[in-house]
Amino acid sequence: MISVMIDHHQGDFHLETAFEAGAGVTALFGPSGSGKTSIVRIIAGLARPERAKILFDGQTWIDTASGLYVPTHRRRIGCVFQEGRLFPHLTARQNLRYGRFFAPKGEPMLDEGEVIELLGIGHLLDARPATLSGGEKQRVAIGRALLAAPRLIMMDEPLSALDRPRKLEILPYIERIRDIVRIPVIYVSHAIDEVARLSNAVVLIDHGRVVAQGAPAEIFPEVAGLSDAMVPQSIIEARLVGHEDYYGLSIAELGEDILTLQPIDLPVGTIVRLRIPATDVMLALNRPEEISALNHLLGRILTISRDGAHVLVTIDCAGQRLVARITLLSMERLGLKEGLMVHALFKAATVDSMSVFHGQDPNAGS
Ligand SMILES: Nc1ncnc2c1ncn2[C@@H]1O[C@H](COP(=O)(O)OP(=O)(O)OP(=O)(O)O)[C@@H](O)[C@H]1O
Repeated sequence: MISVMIDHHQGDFHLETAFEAGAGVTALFGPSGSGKTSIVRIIAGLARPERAKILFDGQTWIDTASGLYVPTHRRRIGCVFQEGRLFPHLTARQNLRYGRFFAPKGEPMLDEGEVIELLGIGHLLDARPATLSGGEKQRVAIGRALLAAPRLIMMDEPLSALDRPRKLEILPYIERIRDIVRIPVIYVSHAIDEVARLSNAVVLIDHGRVVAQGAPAEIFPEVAGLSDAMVPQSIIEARLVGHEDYYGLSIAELGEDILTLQPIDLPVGTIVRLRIPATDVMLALNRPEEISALNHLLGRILTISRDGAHVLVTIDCAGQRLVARITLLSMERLGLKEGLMVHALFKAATVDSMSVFHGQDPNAGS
């Protein structure tokens, strides 16, 4: 568990944050310039704050009140940045071993072979960074960080320099670190798809302050207004119940309802996390017939809030929150109000991010 309290000025910018991060992946998420990198630099010991108290597993790393400051190398943090920062004159293997050089003696360490296997980089070991793709470089950089026996991994926009196919290639490896290596990760990003997929906790940062923190399903419906680019999203967890080979679809259940999804290459019974942009959800008062959208969920309106010229309608669907962003005009025409039952519709194709839920299946064993 890391506990962070920072009060620091840089130029006109005031960083005033407090949050805690436990096991798994905690995302620091927020618009550009909100202060995410500044927080990472202070935690890592790369910048010295005016006032701060940072504790990791009960050990004080910084306490400006008592003048305590643990130097960077003694914090044992594995950092991965946007550009992997590999040494260009060393091979991938030598870069990996450079990480090991920093591992303190007597500490339990990950086995080099296991890390190579975990990250799928066995065939790259003799290559130099110049001949590796962006995604391959990042996998080596992650391996180097892991081999230094870190107690905490911090990743600052590790995928933002990569195109979408490279991103999709590397995400499963970060999931493996989360699920297999189980070192806590602080993950900085302003990409909602990455954060929705990877994180089990989100700290939402805006103008240097923590504006919300919690599970992705609580935070992502609330991002309206932070930046024009951020569309509120629903994060829903559902259980895979089948694969339909002929139509190339997967089927999941959410309460009494069935969801039809693009194919998910995971076994039946797996809990999957689905991300649905609020702009892709339509609402109807009656169950529509003869409509192409395959997914119809019946739910009760919890809240309606103004979002510029639009409204955000939050619906309780089998105990999970689904948000729809519709025009004020549509809301008035339908006479939507809190407590009303509505049908929420969305296409299979809009559900474009999914991953294994890494907590306990709430229904397991019951
Ligand atoms: N060394 C510095 N001196 C003065 N101001 C700085 C310094 N470094 C960053 N800033 C300012 O602090 C604010 C926060 O920057 P920071 O890089 O932490 O944001 P961020 O959320 O990581 O942004 P991005 O997602 O674009 O990387 C910005 O307004 C930035 O201009």
